[in-house]
Amino acid sequence: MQHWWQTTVIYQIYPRSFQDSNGDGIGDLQGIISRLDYLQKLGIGAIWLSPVYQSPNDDNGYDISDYQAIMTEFGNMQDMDRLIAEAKKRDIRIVMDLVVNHTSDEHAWFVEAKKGKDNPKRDYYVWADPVDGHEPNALRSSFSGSAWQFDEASGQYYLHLFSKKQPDLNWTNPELRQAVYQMMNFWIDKGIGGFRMDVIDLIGKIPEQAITGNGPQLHPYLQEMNQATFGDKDLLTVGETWSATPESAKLYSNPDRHELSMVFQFEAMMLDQKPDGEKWDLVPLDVKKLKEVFIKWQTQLGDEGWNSLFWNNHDLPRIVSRFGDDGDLREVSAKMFAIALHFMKGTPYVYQGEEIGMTNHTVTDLDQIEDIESRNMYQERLAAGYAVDDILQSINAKGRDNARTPMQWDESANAGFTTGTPWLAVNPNYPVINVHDALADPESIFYTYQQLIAMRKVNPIMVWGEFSAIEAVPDQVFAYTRQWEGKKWLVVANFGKTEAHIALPGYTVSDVLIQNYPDHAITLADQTLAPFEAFAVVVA
Ligand SMILES: OC[C@H]1O[C@H](OC[C@H]2O[C@H](OC[C@H]3O[C@H](O)[C@H](O)[C@@H](O)[C@@H]3O)[C@H](O)[C@@H](O)[C@@H]2O)[C@H](O)[C@@H](O)[C@@H]1O
Repeated sequence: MQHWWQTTVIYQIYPRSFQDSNGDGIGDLQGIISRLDYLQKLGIGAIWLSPVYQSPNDDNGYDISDYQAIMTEFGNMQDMDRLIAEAKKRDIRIVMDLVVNHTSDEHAWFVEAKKGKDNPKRDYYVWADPVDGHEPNALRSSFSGSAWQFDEASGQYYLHLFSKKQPDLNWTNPELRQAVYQMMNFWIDKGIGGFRMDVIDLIGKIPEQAITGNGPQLHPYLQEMNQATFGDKDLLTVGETWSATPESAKLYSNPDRHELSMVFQFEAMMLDQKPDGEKWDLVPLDVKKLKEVFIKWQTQLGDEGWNSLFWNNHDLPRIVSRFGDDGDLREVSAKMFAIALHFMKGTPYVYQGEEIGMTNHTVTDLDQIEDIESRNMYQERLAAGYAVDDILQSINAKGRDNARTPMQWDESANAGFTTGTPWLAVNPNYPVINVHDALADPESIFYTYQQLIAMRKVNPIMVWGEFSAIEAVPDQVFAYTRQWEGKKWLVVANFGKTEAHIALPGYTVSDVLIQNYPDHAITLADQTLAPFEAFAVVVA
């Protein structure tokens, strides 16, 4: 069976930074509605909306205090209904972010749970007695420090794999699971297009045994969820799974198993961190390894799963700054990343601003950092004796604020994002990098994305074609073919900032589909690729 989410491209909106409509410096739902025509022009088929639910914003909405209410700064439920309806008019579905590994500590469930060991909601969360007067074990939070927080009143610890204001839900409790499914059905009934499931690989955790990802009950829970909610509907469901391997991805996304449509896996995104370190411990990207990861995922899922394809999201640094060039070669490198990714098999995701080549934003002081993950790490590493410059270097390379600076719409004050004071500083390069200028320039990165998105809709080879890697190319060059019903397309992408030489005499070019150096002749048999050059051609 074919699904709509296999032939389209998804656009991620981080609402806080997309478009403010009321001058409070925070993006909102009315702001998103006002930009739907722009997204329609880009051609995307769905929006993955980062959380818009009621939240005290310890983690910018990933700490939810009410799943069935809208965050006050973003608007109200009427605005949300209007967003769903207005998007639908433009053939765009809304995919909600489902954060059910944890809630906010201000969620009514946790407020009840904290009241005492006998409270009916106590078991919705994970509690444990101290061991020798200390934390139950050495589990660490992704946001630094212990994952256990002591609750004076009851003398027990509760688990928080993220901030201490994000207590983990206890999925072994069947009543909790039913409450989650009920909430999901509330949103499904509103006509949404699906769910992006936050750190869903953690819901089967067994904290007493220090098991977090891939617990034994994970897949039974997802099958139960599928049956109780979206199973009989054609919705997009994508799980965020840092721990996924091709083998486990098949467990999630094999249609026969009735779990999810696909997962986000992060193997490529971990290549610039030390294997035994944290994300902050940097190593240069080895393009050969990046290619190996792509090839592995493209070839190993087969018909037993479906890939998601992405370079960016709200947790990751901007790709042009990370693996490309955000100086003179920004435009060609941004287009190269787009071409290399969109011809692979799977569903591509575009993160807001990627389509105009937005870049990382450098900070020089803790005061300029909003993100809880970076702020906590800063304090932890400072206390451990790291030099401030080293900490800032890690944050500038990998911190999440890089991708969260406001969307750059035009060259007016605050990039047209707000008439007020933006909650996070706008990247000062907005007079040069903005949507207004991109739309006015037929050669801009925007039109590369628009063309790629349009091509996917009318070329089944891009969706279903068999992927084969071409090995006989230099390490810095990624080359592959797609084949479908007698047609063959060949894609070449130079990931290097330097020239590279390819010799592929076995292929004859019959048509050029797209290229980021429009004046370059494509010969294949004997060709020097310019820095970050990429193209896709029809070959015989
Ligand atoms: O709701 C809480 C957050 O949930 C999502 O993101 C999860 C975090 O993913 C990464 O951290 C996980 C680590 O996974 C592996 O151990 C890797 O080896 C490490 O490098 C990773 O750090 C990100 O680093 C975090 O920033 C994410 O929080 C949401 O997408 C987040 O926005 C939520 O904050």
